[in-house]
Amino acid sequence: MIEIQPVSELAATVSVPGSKSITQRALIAAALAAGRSTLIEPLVSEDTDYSSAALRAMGVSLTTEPDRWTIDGTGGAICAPGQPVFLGNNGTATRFLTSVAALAQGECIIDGDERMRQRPIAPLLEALRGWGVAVESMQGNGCPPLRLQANGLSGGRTVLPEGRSSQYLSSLLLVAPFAREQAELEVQGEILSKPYVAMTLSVMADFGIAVEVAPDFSFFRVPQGVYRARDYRIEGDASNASYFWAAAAIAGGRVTVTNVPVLSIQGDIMLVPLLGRMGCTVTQTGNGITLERSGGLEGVSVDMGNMPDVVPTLAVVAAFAEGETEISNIAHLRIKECDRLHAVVTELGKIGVRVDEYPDKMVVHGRGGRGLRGAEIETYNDHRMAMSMALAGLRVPGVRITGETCVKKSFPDFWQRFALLH
Ligand SMILES: O=C(O)C1=C[C@@H](OP(=O)(O)O)[C@@H](O)[C@H](O)C1
Ligand SMILES: C=C(OP(=O)(O)O)C(=O)O
Repeated sequence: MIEIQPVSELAATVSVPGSKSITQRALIAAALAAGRSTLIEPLVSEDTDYSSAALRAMGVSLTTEPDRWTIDGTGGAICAPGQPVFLGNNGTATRFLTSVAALAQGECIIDGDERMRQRPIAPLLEALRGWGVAVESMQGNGCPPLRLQANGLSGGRTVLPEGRSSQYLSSLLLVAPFAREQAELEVQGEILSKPYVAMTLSVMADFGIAVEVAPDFSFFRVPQGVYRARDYRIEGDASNASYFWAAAAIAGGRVTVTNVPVLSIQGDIMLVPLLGRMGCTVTQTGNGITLERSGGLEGVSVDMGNMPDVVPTLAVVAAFAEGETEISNIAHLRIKECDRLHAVVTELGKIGVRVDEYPDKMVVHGRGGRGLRGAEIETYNDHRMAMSMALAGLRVPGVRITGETCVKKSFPDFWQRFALLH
């Protein structure tokens, strides 16, 4: 357990580790490319360790130095792993590597931890079947573990049924160039977390595959081909930078994050203007993006369907604003590392914040941070619960974070960097 010490008038400059989402996409593109790629400043964490180990088990050669990974691409010739591939609670890798495994020949089992075994994947399996892949949920509940009798992708047209994760769509796109016939993908229903799909297309283009796409993302045509190996620099993680910008919003003063570009391909960068709307000042200099707060904060009403991972960050900031903050279109938070919508409502409640919970939204009743109290916070083995709830402790004495090692999923040295704020 960690007790957070209050602080005020911050004046800090920090950097954050590489983007989890970009690292995992670039790793797959490099693994499927022809030739040698180097990833510069990738994220080194539990999730990317799972991804790397799984790709090695599928025949990819990967050597790691702290700030640089070298990958000898397979050109799409993926081997069936001899043993079940275990991916912990890494949703991104579980969804993406299921499709990568489909490129092999033979049986593959994909599995995860207890929580991952509750996180759905059925829409992806159905779309893969449309490309001729024999794959089943072994418990018949539409979740891992999965068994594939892999034999490559036939290609042609398939349909992705409506689901609550954009990762299904990104997964299909990443492997589509390797189909035996040009692949087309029709997408049903509303696409949540859309910027992650745009990020997938961006990384694919960077590795030489340009996808034809309908403006509303309802249809994709993917050219056949092999990714082009290259050196690739990974941006700092915008979701993990959110805790440092939010720290300035909550404690006052200013915080600069040096390594997330303004023109980031990560949708979570949009949290910065949102904090601006609540009353912070945003400046961009050669040294990074600075967020500063000197006056009060005001509640906002916002659809966060496109930036689910920074909902807990914003909800904690909202507790220190005056008035209501309504965060809508977030039903997909219920299938993350924990039921994150319910978890945020429950844990903010423990420190005295009233939050109303609805099936797909929450309303935080901010009182400028007045009347809040310290409490022992449960984190449900969810890194984002730990990092966001710690922010409350910057203003409220006695906030204690239990299970704090869960940050290793995406940000192993979070607590050391967080301590730099003091
Ligand atoms: O594609 C990605 O890298 C991710 C997509 C998002 O998930 P959903 O599409 O399931 O919302 C996000 O929550 C996750 O942390 C990373
Ligand atoms: C939802 C997340 O990750 P994943 O889906 O990859 O487990 C996250 O990092 O917040």
